[in-house]
Amino acid sequence: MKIALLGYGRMGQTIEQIAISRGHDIVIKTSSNTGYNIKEADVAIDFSIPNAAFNNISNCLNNDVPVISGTTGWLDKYNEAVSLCEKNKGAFIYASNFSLGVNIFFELNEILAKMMTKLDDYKVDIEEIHHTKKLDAPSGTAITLAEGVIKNHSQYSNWKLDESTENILPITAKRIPDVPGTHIITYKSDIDTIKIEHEAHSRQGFALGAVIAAEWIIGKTGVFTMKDVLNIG
Ligand SMILES: NC(=O)C1=CN([C@@H]2O[C@H](COP(=O)(O)OP(=O)(O)OC[C@H]3O[C@@H](n4cnc5c(N)ncnc54)[C@H](O)[C@@H]3O)[C@@H](O)[C@H]2O)C=CC1
Ligand SMILES: O=C(O)C1=N[C@H](C(=O)O)C[C@H](O)C1
Repeated sequence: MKIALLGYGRMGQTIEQIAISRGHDIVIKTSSNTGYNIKEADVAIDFSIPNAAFNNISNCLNNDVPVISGTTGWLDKYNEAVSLCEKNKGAFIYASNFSLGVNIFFELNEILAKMMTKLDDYKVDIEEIHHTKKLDAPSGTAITLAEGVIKNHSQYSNWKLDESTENILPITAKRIPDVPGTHIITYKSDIDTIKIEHEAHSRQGFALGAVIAAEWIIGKTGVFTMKDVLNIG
């Protein structure tokens, strides 16, 4: 498979190693939105920056190249990307987190929220910890987790960063050098605390998931999620 890497930073470089080890060719690797012909690739993988992701995705969809995006912090334009994909009969996957472990954790989070929904004594909060180079806060993964709680728990209707009121689920974001990504969901009452936690040990899991998604999407048409790729939940 001929892969275009749109964004050649920490993730782009990790994806390159894994893609090559699985027998793929990297035909484009770029940290810019110009100077390449996307049509040379069978599939594109975008791990860039919040301001660039939508343009990168649109360029792929306008040129019939299936696209996987893991960039976070651009989701105000997600629905526009979905419409463009549908209009062009293209193929597109966005995931806030491509690792198998986090996708299992997403499912656990929803099951736990369902179990806790009637238990008013417990208050929920989400904490995410990432390296100091991260541009966005809260993390895309923390937002997906918050949406998973809100969907399944009657007390919460929205989430906010560093703010907690009656129906608002608080997220806190910490930045510590070299942390690849940790997410903790806590249910706390006066009597006890229940916590579930996912800690990434490196970027390998994110990168492997993105390459698996790129392999999976070839020949398909539509807007998909990692749930479709991994067939879990
Ligand atoms: N969904 C997931 O599983 C994961 C998502 N991420 C997200 O992926 C993104 C990238 O993360 P990192 O690689 O750690 O960041 P990074 O900062 O190391 O790499 C981003 C690269 O994009 C480049 N870039 C800037 N403008 C561009 C453009 N117009 N087109 C293409 N590239 C451009 C930058 O120069 C930089 O080299 C972030 O949004 C991060 O939150 C990170 C890890 C896992
Ligand atoms: O920027 C990162 O590094 C990560 N970003 C993603 C996010 O915002 O959730 C996924 C992962 O936690 C690493």
